[in-house]
This record gives sequence, C-alpha cells and structure tokens, in this order.
Amino acid sequence: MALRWGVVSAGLIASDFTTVLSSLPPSEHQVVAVAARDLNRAEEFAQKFNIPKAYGSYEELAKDPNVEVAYIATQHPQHKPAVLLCLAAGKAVLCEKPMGVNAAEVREMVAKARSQGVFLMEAIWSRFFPAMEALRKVLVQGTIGDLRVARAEFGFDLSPVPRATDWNQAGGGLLDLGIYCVQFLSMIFGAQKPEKISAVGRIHETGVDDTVSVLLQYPGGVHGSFTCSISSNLPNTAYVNGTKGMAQIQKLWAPTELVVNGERKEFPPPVLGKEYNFVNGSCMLYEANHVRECLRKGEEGQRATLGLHLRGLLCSSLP
Ligand SMILES: NC(=O)C1=CN([C@@H]2O[C@H](COP(=O)(O)OP(=O)(O)OC[C@H]3O[C@@H](n4cnc5c(N)ncnc54)[C@H](OP(=O)(O)O)[C@@H]3O)[C@@H](O)[C@H]2O)C=CC1
Ligand SMILES: O=C(O)[C@H](O)[C@H](O)[C@H](O)CO
Repeated sequence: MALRWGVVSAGLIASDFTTVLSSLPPSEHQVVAVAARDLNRAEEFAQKFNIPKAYGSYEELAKDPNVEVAYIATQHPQHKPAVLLCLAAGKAVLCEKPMGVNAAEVREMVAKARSQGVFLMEAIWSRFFPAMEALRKVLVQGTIGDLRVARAEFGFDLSPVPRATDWNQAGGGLLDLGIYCVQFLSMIFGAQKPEKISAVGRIHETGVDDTVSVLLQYPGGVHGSFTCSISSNLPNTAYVNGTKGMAQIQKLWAPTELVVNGERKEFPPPVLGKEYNFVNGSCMLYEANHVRECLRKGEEGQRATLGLHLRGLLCSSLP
C-alpha cells in the first residue's frame, strides 16, 4: 500500500524530495498534502506536483487524517516546532538535517516520539546510498583490516546561500555540513564513543561558525577527525584507514563512488529524468524507500504481534 506523505514547507529541498516521491511507483509513495506559511505558495507547489491538498499552515497538515508521514523541510530553527506538531498529531516524521539546532532540541523530539510511540527519523540521506552500503560491507569483511583512523571533510563557499550564514536561521558549517562528517564518523566507529574531543575554528563575520576542525580520540588509540567550512571549497572526501589498507568515499554527503585499496567502484545515481536543486537529488529515493520499509515493517510487526496476542487470547479461551 502506498505511503502517504505530507510535505512541510514549499522550499528547495522540499521540491527535490517531492520530485523524487512523484517519480516513484504511486503504489508505493503518494504525496497527499503540502503546507507552507503562505497558502499561495503551497497551492503553487501543489499544482506543480499534482498534490491533492494545499494548506497555509503546518498545523492544518498535521491534522490531515490522510497524511501518514510528514517530511519536515523547513529551515533549521523551525524543525523542532514542526516535528513536535506532527508527532503530537500521531504522524510519523522524517525531518531534514539537522533535526535540531542543539542536543536539547533533539532529546525533546526523541522523547516526544517515544511517548507517542511514533516513528521519527533525521533525513541523513547519505546513509542509504549504495556506495555507503558498500563501504559498510567492506569494513565488516575486514578488507582494510583493523580500524586505525577515519577522516572527513565537507566544505563549500556557501556565501550565495543566505541561511548558511544567517545567525537567526542557525547558520554555520557545523549544523549544515559538519553533520555529514559527524554522521560518517559515528557510522564508522559504531557504538564506540569518543573519549576526548578537541576543536579549532574560525568565526564568520555574521557570528556563525565558518570553518571548524575537530579531533576525536576513541578507545584503543583509534581516532577520527573532520573539517567543515562554509567559505572554503574542500575535497569533500572521507577516508577510512586500517591495518590492511584504505577506503575512500568521494562526495561523502551524496556518494556515488567508493575506492578501496586503489580499486574504484561507481554507483551512478538513478536516472529519473528530472531536475534538482541539489547534487544527486534522485538519490533521495533511497531514503524515502527506507522510511517506507520501516513503517510497513513496523505495521507488519504490529499485526504479527497483535496476531500472536489474539492467538494467545483465543488459545487461552479454548477449553
Ligand atoms: N538532504 C539534503 O541534501 C539537503 C538538506 N537540506 C536541509 O533542508 C532544510 C531546508 O533547506 P532549503 O530547502 O535549502 O531551505 P529554503 O531556503 O528553501 O527554506 C525552506 C523553507 O523554510 C521556510 N523559511 C524560509 N525562510 C524562513 C524564515 N526566515 N523564517 C521561517 N521560515 C523560513 C520556508 O517555508 P515555507 O515554504 O513554509 O514558507 C521555506 O520554504 C535545511 O534544514 C537544510 O539543512 C537542504 C539542502 C539539501
Ligand atoms: O544538506 C546539504 O546538502 C546542505 O544543506 C546543502 O547542500 C548546502 O546547504 C548548500 O545548499
């Protein structure tokens, strides 16, 4: 059965994600509503993507019984209020990164999702790319041996992106780009938590963080590091070195290439024949399908549990 999406905001990434959802089989994904702060913009967006319902407020979308999962695509500071609104209405939520502008916000949203028993996921789409999946397999297989060091860099001159340098929109490199480096290192180091973290940085003229380099000491003399920047164009490659070699992920936020001990493997983006605002936009389908798997599996799980429970009741009521 199709997963019914509600898109919260009519912005750039909202357009990319809706372009992808509209390109997927309608038996699997349908966009049934969009909401924007301005009804006219929501209606224009709805007309562009043939979406049945357009709302002039996020609250109205949250109340729409036909919406199963809300995709939050506002700017950083508006993520939390929109997420809490939709969770409170019992909607599953996929929230764009960074889900919160600080740990306290994220803890509040996670607590709300848990108390409601509702699905909540941060849209770290990089995790679902085939190239990232291939890297995880290489690490599990021991192709590069025991882990020694992992490094990541993500930097662009984002001066043309107003929100990236706007203090009031929680701008800065760490929340917008550094998050991809942190998620990469947390994927590589898994359950290991850093014992020591140190950082150096440069402040942008607007007061947000411009360029930051971070060193993380993990147990066993293993360490990670990353640099993120909103003013410098960095190589945007991530490296994992072990006792038997090295793996490299190019374009670590939207990877389509993996190099392991010098051997290159390409993972070309799906061709959906559409235009996107951001690099490799068609690859958002991996994330969308993951959400559907989670929610449909969850339902199956619920049905199975319910079935077991009912069977248990029936059995117990039998003579
Ligand atoms: N996964 C990825 O590859 C990417 C993720 N992102 C993430 O998506 C989010 C949105 O980014 P992007 O689409 O570029 O953003 P946009 O600049 O397109 O803004 C998105 C929406 O935010 C709302 N908004 C804009 N300005 C303000 C304001 N001053 N006050 C309140 N609300 C405002 C508007 O919502 P409305 O339409 O309701 O008016 C707007 O449509 C960010 O958090 C970013 O981190 C961004 C790019 C790529
Ligand atoms: O998540 C991203 O990819 C980043 O938000 C954008 O690419 C960056 O802000 C440039 O628009």
